[in-house]
Amino acid sequence: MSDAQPAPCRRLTLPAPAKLNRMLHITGRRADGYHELQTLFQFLDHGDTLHLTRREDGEIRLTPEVPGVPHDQNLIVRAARRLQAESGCRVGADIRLEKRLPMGGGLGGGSSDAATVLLGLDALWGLGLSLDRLAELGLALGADVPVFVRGHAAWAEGIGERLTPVDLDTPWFVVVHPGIEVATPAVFRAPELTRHTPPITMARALQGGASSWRNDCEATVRSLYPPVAAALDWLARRAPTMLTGTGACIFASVADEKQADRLLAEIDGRWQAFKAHGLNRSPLHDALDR
Ligand SMILES: C[C@](O)(CO)[C@H](O)COP(=O)(O)OP(=O)(O)OC[C@H]1O[C@@H](n2ccc(N)nc2=O)[C@H](O)[C@@H]1O
Ligand SMILES: Nc1ncnc2c1ncn2[C@@H]1O[C@H](COP(=O)(O)OP(=O)(O)OP(=O)(O)O)[C@@H](O)[C@H]1O
Repeated sequence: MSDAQPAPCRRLTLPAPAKLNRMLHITGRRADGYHELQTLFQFLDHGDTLHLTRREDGEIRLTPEVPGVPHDQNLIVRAARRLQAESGCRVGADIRLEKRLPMGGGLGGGSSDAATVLLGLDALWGLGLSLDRLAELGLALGADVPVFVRGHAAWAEGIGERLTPVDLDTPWFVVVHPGIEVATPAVFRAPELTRHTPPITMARALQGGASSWRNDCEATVRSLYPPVAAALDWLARRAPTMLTGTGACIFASVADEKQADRLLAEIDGRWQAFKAHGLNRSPLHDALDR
């Protein structure tokens, strides 16, 4: 540890923000079946919260359990154990999760939780690993983890791991959950999925701006999941609307917070929905001053 390293602390409460895919193109398929993407990631000021407390006995304990995800398979526990293995650290942690993000929602909840654990435990255990090293560890847990580790809105290529930081417009959004869980593998398996959009440059994607952005998964998700199609149609009549990731969540960009409130009032419980502000810097990095 260098002299500049802050003293390890005992307890940390940290955000795990959601992400949106402001656009998403599928440009090919690798030999291992994974799809090559071009996407713009941006964070939201809405997400899960993690409470981390040091344990001197080396155990990793997550509460409460996430329904349908066995304790040891949770990305939170896997991230913590990977960090222990990588650093040789013998300290453990109690991790309490306040889950707000829907699972299978396209908001990257599990990936963001994992990134918060990597950065949070690095601080709690006083390890001082670089963001490069933590992003590399994160990539082994999921393709969306590195952008949450790096903490800046980004143009992403490959399966989402080749990242270039960008500053995007930061509107208010209304995010709607159409009430069903989308299985990401089912979307990527669909024969009719658009898989060969010609690659574009980052400069061209940014020049085109939000009005030119689309998500190549949308047509397939619409046909496999009619409730998503219904929510997209309803919301698009009121504001420019897109799918994030492979769904199920969709998001409308609105002019300001007042318009977000008006739209939420109109949704009036028809679906679960929330308003959030787009962020180019992750609130996790603000909290940790990284
Ligand atoms: C589409 C995005 O939401 C964009 O941000 C993410 O890349 C999806 O990431 P994710 O939900 O973490 O998905 P993973 O759990 O990594 O992948 C689930 C499955 O989807 C397929 N998959 C996923 C990502 C990708 N680039 N190509 C794929 O073909 C693979 O069959 C994989 O087994
Ligand atoms: N801490 C976690 N929170 C949520 N899901 C988790 C977690 N750990 C493991 N998982 C598993 O990961 C799957 C995907 O969850 P996640 O919330 O990241 O989906 P998503 O929002 O669709 O992500 P993406 O945008 O990356 O597709 C879940 O269905 C669950 O089985």
